[in-house]
Amino acid sequence: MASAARVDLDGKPIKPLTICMIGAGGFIGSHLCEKLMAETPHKVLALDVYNDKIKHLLEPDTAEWADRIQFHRINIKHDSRLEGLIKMADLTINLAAICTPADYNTRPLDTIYSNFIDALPVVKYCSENGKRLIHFSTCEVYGKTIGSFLPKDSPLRQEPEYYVLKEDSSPCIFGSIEKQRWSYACAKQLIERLIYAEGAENGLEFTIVRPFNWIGPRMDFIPGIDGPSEGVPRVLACFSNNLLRREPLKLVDGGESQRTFIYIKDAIEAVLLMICLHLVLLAYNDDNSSQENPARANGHIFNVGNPNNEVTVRQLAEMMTEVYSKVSGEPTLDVPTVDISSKEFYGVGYDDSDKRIPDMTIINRQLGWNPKTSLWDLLESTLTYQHRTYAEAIKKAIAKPAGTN
Ligand SMILES: NC(=O)c1ccc[n+]([C@@H]2O[C@H](COP(=O)([O-])OP(=O)(O)OC[C@H]3O[C@@H](n4cnc5c(N)ncnc54)[C@H](O)[C@@H]3O)[C@@H](O)[C@H]2O)c1
Ligand SMILES: O=C(O)[C@H]1O[C@H](OP(=O)(O)OP(=O)(O)OC[C@H]2O[C@@H](n3ccc(=O)[nH]c3=O)[C@H](O)[C@@H]2O)[C@H](O)[C@@H](O)[C@@H]1O
Repeated sequence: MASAARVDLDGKPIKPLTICMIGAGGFIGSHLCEKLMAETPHKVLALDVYNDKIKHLLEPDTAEWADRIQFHRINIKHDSRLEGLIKMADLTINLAAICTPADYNTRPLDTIYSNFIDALPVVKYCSENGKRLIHFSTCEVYGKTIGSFLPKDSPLRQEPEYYVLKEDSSPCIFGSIEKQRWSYACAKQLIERLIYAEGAENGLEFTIVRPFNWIGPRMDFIPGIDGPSEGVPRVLACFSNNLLRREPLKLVDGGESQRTFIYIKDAIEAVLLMICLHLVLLAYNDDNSSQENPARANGHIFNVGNPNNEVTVRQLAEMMTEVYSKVSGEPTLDVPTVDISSKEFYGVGYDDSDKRIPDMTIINRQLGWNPKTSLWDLLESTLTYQHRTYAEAIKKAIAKPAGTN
């Protein structure tokens, strides 16, 4: 990969931005910080309650970027330093949220507060201080597809207009209030509407990102190793945990739901384009036709996903089983998967998105971005990481008699 040229199209140095990144210690934040440090001149004020996933960037303080990243241990629910940090920055990126399905119906209040109430001051401070905001929403705001309401054998289900999700025209279809799964999507939708309204009425410069199942190293945690034993992370970490422990992978309600998975590193390229289109074009192309232009991202909502990587959850389980066997050298189990009801796995109130195919027209037109990595390739590099990082720790944990530390 070419290293980034830190000059603009006229050969002048690019003005380094100061970025206030809230939730920088999470999965996406850690990859975005890594990319910004390695390939741009920008500075990051990294805000989070945890920093384990970015420790490698903060230490040692002799690292080449040591003066460009600063960690602030802040809970944005109650910390008066937030406004000052947003004021110090040119751009705020808000990633902070509770975003794990196991939490949506077991901790619906925390979920709604985290995704709506706690984001309100961030939007307000950006708007009042004339600062640009990139806010992370979710593909879950689309909810269920229109096609899912058609009879199972309806030929219309095959028509893209009944399932492809478009930022500017698809409706947002959630289940009933008892299906608390949708509390997350609903809170995210309302904060999107508020940001959009701040743009329309008060001139807030914003970009909204709707990630479609970004996966890769450092996503969530492995229960009992670097997270709670009873915790339920997102599907990549659930299945990785099962594979590492040589247990069957659990298919919720038969694993019929469909998802499109994108490699985190592809998705981070898209975010970098939103931050500063110019820099990335210089790094990757010889094409000098495009101009530096955060304006190409301003006022837009972007789907960021890989429509070519669609599988059912059952197919994902089968592929992960095969890939893990290849990278670990261990044979697959005779019975690699087991079905489980959503009630047993997540509790009452669970519901699911049936299918998530992102329409790519807007991001293509505005940023010229496309995902690159196939599902097999991204699983191979991610499961190699999981095996290298966790296999020994799991062996030790399994070898210990129960109740010992
Ligand atoms: N990973 C995906 O594919 C995906 C998909 C859709 C949406 N998103 C959205 O992207 C964002 C980041 O997702 P992620 O996968 O990196 O999740 P993550 O849980 O790994 O990261 C979120 C980070 O925010 C921090 N945080 C939460 N509340 C905070 C608070 N009150 N104060 C300070 N820090 C706080 C957490 O400690 C965590 O480090 C979220 O808004 C999520 O809804 C992610
Ligand atoms: O990543 C995203 O784009 C969004 O989707 C996720 O929602 P979901 O895809 O349902 O979450 P996963 O936990 O990754 O589950 C995917 C599918 O696998 C199933 N699953 C999960 C875990 C498991 O062990 N077995 C299993 O069959 C779930 O029921 C679901 O159908 C989360 O809501 C968010 O992080 C995010 O907004």
